[in-house]
Amino acid sequence: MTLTLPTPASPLKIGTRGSPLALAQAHETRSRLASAFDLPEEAFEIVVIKTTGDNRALIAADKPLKEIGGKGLFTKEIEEVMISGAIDIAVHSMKDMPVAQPAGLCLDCYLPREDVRDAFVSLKYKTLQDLPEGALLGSSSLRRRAQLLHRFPHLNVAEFRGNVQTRMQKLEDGVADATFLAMAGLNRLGMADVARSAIDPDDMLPAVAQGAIGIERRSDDSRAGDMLAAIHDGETAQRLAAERAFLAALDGSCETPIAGLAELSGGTLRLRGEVLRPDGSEVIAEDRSCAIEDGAELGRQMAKDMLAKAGPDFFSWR
Ligand SMILES: NCc1[nH]cc(CCC(=O)O)c1CC(=O)O
Repeated sequence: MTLTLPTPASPLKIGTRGSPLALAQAHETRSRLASAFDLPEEAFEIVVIKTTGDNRALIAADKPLKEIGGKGLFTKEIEEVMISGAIDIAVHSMKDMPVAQPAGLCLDCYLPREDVRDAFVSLKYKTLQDLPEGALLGSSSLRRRAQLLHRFPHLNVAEFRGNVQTRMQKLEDGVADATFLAMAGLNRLGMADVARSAIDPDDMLPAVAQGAIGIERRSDDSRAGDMLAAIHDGETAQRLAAERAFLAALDGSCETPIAGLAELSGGTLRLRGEVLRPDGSEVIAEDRSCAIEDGAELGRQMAKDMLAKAGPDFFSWR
């Protein structure tokens, strides 16, 4: 079998959103592909796709994301462009990806995972533990809000979105005393210094798939499949198999505060998961381990047991 490699005259088209983080992720994908096949960067074209999700998020900057479309908002249109053939692969933050892909597309390539932790960002305080009673936290993430309210019922939380610069400006303007971002995004943007500290997963369990980049393609595109296989990271895939099976079995959407993290050590996979009420009044948490290859089954079973433990009333906010 021979692989027809892309050339500068007929480049492989990499689709991405236009945000600084999305662009950084697309560039990382391009340089990994170029070095894996010893090709010039020009053999890969980065195609920026402006989604209505981006427009709506910009217009309704102070609204929770779920009100303007929720998970899948940013990925659906990119997927349509890929099905049409105008791009060959699409680079995604796995945290924002729905658990199932549309017919005709597949997701079987993950880049090595970045730091999974959340970043504590503040001009006034160094760590989460330093926050005084009554501090005002800015976050639009249902998960982070619920986790914070659960741990610190005396804190106040306000909606808070925008890019890193916007958020830093809001902190300077005193809109909030602290905010939270993913360490992975800051690291990939070369802005790690924005984080005053990284929050241990014991104190704030990250979102499912946080820090992971996935690359989607058309299922019947074997050239893209062969190319992506060369940059695929198996350990990230094993961790995400467990986390995403857990999320899928919880029927997780961005309207349900859910956290989940799988870690590998030796031949063992440890999966921690959390489901919260949005107001932080209740949390159900589990911490289990299994053989690595059984991670997806563990995720499904753990979700089932947590749903049973929660009972129907727990989810009545939906
Ligand atoms: N929901 C937005 C989003 N999707 C992925 C990241 C960061 C990078 C990652 O987790 O891979 C972010 C921003 C954030 O939470 O700070």
